[in-house]
Amino acid sequence: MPLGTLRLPTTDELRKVAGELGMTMSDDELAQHRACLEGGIAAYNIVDQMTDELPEVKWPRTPGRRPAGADNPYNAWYVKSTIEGAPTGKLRGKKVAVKDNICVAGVPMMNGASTLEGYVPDLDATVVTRILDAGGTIVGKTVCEYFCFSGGSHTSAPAPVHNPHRMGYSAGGSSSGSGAVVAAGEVPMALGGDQGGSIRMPSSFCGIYGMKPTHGLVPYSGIMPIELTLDHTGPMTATVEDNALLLEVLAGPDGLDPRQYSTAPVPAYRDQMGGGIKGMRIALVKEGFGHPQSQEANDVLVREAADRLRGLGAVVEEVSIPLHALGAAIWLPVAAEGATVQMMHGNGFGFNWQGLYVNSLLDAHSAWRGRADELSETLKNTMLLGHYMVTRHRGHYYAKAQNLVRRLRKAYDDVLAQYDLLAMPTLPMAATKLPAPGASTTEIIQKAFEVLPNTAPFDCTHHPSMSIPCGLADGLPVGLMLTGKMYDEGRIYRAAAAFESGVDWKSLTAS
Ligand SMILES: NC(=O)c1ccccc1
Repeated sequence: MPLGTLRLPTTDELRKVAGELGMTMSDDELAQHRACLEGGIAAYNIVDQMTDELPEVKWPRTPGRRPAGADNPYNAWYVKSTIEGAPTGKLRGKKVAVKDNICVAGVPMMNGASTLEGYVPDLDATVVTRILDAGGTIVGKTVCEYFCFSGGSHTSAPAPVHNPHRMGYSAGGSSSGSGAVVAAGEVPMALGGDQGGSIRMPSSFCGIYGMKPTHGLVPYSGIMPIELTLDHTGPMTATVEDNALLLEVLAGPDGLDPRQYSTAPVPAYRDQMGGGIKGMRIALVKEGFGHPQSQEANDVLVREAADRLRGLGAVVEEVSIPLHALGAAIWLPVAAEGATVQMMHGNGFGFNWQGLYVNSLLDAHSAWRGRADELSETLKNTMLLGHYMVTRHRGHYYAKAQNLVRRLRKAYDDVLAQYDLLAMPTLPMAATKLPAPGASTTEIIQKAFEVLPNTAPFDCTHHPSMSIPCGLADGLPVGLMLTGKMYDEGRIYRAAAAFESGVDWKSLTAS
């Protein structure tokens, strides 16, 4: 038998485990079961003694430093650290910021959460390796919301992130720091993550380009998950061209991620960008406008953006998709129960799939169990709902919502059979004030969730969806969201590039 640190549980320990499983056992039964576990524990010790099977860290780096004061005016950086990639490649000369839910080996990561503080990853996410292999320079980790669970920028443990367009206002979330550092002109490109809108929401509030790619197009390996069927990562950039360029580098299977079910070659998105949009058919989705929380100026600017697309030669028609109005409701059971079971009770990685499990992260993340009072109000509220529904209703509503996703997907696909793209506002509003210190639990939760009715449905249905800045409402950016057919990012870029080059979006104003 190999040496190992795992020992056979004591009879008392086993009796407790049996009790937790609702099994009553006599002493004799228990003793026999205990003896029969000797082989099993030996197998566990074999596994325990083997070195883990992890991707190699290819490029040298140092841990970096926490910037302060004038070096971090928006609280957007968690760590600044310079990691040089290959001497040549598509990203040579490009500085890239990485959201702090993405593992960069040797550089501290806390994913916005006090309970994870002190963690240092031992591997690079696939997207990090791809950026470095392509010659990019990673310049740091950006602050994100507490375990990425908010659409605002007020729940991160380090500090709330400010909007570079106006101090004291939300940068959007959960990829808030990525939005802010790109908008401030500190980097041309950044990585974000999106389970309910967390790439597109900060892109909209900050006035930058943010693409949530088709689910699985970009490998999520080495990134802290929330829920397998909602997890996305993708590019947030100052220009459409850089967005397409970064996606070219990021996309494609890595053999480590069960979210990736297409092995199709990755197109050269930049080659699909040109050519304009004459004759392109765009459906303006009626239900994306006029939410109870919608601001008039926000919706006006997006309708004017649709007129501009028409002016550029597209056929833009208003279309009703009644199910879109229910999309966020269908998203909620998947997000609440899925996040509670996978991200929290499942130690981030859950079970029942093959691929890369980041054990160091799994171990460090377990600290939340003894410290649940430190979790953000938004995550607490989500877990109260998720745990209640899983334990009192058998996960029935998670299951039903996953079935209803197919109906929702078909509703969009039916329109996408007649049109090239869907268009609507990314968010119901421009950036709002950050909650004041000591704000009520109610306000904190409301600000985190009021933003997502248009973005979250496409995290469920997996369509590619991008926020494009289309004007300033009272001086704050507003985003137009374009959504395409599965793996049709190229067409979104073509429309975005036409819109971008047609006019300086900052000259389009409303109040
Ligand atoms: N990570 C997300 O996209 C998210 C956004 C808003 C609320 C919860 C999660």
